[in-house]
Amino acid sequence: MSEVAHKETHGFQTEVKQLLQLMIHSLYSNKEIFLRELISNASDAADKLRFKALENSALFENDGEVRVRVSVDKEANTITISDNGIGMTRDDVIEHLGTIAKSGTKEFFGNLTGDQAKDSQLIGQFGVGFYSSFIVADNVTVRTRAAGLSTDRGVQWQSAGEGEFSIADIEKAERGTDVILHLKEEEKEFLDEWKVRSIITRYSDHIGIPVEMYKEGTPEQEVEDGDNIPATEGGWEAINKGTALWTRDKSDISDEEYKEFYKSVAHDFDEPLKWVHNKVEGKTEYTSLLYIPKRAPFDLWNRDVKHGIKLYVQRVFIMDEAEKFLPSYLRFVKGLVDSNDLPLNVSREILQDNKATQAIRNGNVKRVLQTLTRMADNSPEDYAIFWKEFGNVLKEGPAEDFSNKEKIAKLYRFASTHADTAEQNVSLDDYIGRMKEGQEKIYYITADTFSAAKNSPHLEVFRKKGIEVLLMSERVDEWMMSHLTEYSEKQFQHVAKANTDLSEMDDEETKKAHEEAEKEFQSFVERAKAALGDKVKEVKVTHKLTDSPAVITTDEHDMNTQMLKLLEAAGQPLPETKYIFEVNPEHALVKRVADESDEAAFKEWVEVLLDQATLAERGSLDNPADFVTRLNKLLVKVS
Ligand SMILES: Nc1ncnc2c1ncn2[C@@H]1O[C@H](COP(=O)(O)OP(=O)(O)OP(=O)(O)O)[C@@H](O)[C@H]1O
Repeated sequence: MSEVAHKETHGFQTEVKQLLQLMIHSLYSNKEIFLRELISNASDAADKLRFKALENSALFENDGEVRVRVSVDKEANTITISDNGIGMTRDDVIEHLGTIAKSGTKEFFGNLTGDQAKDSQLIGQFGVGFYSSFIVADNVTVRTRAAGLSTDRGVQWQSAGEGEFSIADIEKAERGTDVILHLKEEEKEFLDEWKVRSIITRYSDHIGIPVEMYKEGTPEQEVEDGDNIPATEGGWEAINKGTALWTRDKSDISDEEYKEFYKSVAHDFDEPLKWVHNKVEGKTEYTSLLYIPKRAPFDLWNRDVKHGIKLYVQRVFIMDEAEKFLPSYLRFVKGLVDSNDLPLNVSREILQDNKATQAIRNGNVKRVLQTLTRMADNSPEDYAIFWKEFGNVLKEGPAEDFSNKEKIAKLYRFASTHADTAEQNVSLDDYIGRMKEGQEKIYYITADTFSAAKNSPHLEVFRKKGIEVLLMSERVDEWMMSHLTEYSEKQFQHVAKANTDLSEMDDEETKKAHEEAEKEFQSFVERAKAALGDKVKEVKVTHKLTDSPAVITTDEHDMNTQMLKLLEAAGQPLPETKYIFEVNPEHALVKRVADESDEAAFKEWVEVLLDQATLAERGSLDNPADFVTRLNKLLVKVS
């Protein structure tokens, strides 16, 4: 061991300890991924060095050939992954190899149940990176020196992965990072060069820099006819192609290679659902390689986290999470863009109002939407997986990307009264295909839960007439629908709006019967208005109900209940909204109340009917105790 100085011991951040625990248990059957993770970190470090060297070529320290080397030492029982990339300073090491910098990590670990089988599902949502070393190692040493610093500014980090790590200053001649894994007794298979070589070939063929292993020299060999095979010298030999995958021709890239590349770009364990690789020529020249993952990362909904793709300019890595190349409603997409038209010194600010950025972004959106549409048409099973994971993100689309509204809505899937199950598999095109003769609108309902939507009294007339209604119960639905007024030239109509009127579909006889009932109930309506005063906006007779005595609805231009609830939950000031009270003249209870001649008793009954309808609509009352007292009083009377 070399001289160390200024040695300190630090404790890992709690989340690192939790991650280590979780990882060692859940990734055991997938343990060789540590090689992929460490090689992709090394390749990222080389990318970062090249980028920084654009401004300061001295960082190359007269050696611009970046590479990763992997070696095993059978005696010492170690495998070493060594790069000559950007390296780390002492502060970098403490920050990156002692904590997890991702925001939302605490909440993520807060979700662990302690049940190993369940928790191990969660690890897939969380790229494990460097810490995956501890799946196979009982001791890890990192020796690193940041490019451009003097050789005595090296740093050594060491840990057994059990709660703490030590850090010390060392002398390191070469810039870059060596990660030395001391293998656990049962992991000695990783000392076998052939095994390591075959894993690396699989994991890193697409990596843009050489990944090398040492090849021993051979002595001269005698052959019978005297034509001897000359001796070879030992040396480092690249075992991958070393060309960045996206620069290669599509026809030369196998599905396996695309998948492996995805895993190292996205730090995901799973394969992607689909990908789309394009070289665009013409006005704006760029290559994009975009992937649709199978699983949402844990921080998909975290607003503080930048979600984006990698940006390369002329094959030089420029930045991670470049968010300007895709709109936020497609933030689940992973991958990269390599542009020939952006300057190498491009910054996030320059990207903001850049024509090339805009053209690339539009192209990316087009391609992702096309890919999803094809997936929906050709691989419905994959699409169902996609929809379950990312459907709610896509629902932000109409608000963010007005011009693609129709294409985005085509991708939506809902539950509906057609199957009456919670499964979201009805497309708007399916719905339109089943519309009844004379039906002009697409009907939907929004509610807190699927069962509240499915059992809403507003659906009674639709069920009676056999008209399908989309059942929406995701939080984002109400907001999405406020930006989606029509699809395929058909208007959307919320069934809880007072203007939902299916009377045009009634035959003459029914229309006449309804008119008569309305006349007959005219005095009920007047009395109820007087009894309820300004508690309601209006009282009217409805023919929309079969089983319920009454419902409350809102005016076409007023906010409906779900929107009001959303605002309330967000702590926003609520506009004053009064409901329209609609009563069912066919219902026995309503008929009974209509016959009540005592005005005071009539008022009690009407108030109970209104509270019941409010309860069915909102799930709560402003004054529930009042309702209960009133109801009990009436029950005593009738019993
Ligand atoms: N070989 C290396 N050279 C330089 N820096 C490195 C190296 N390996 C890791 N790092 C630094 O440590 C950080 C943490 O690495 P780690 O692998 O845990 O996470 P990550 O690569 O950022 O993300 P992910 O968790 O998605 O893998 C990196 O972001 C990088 O800054």
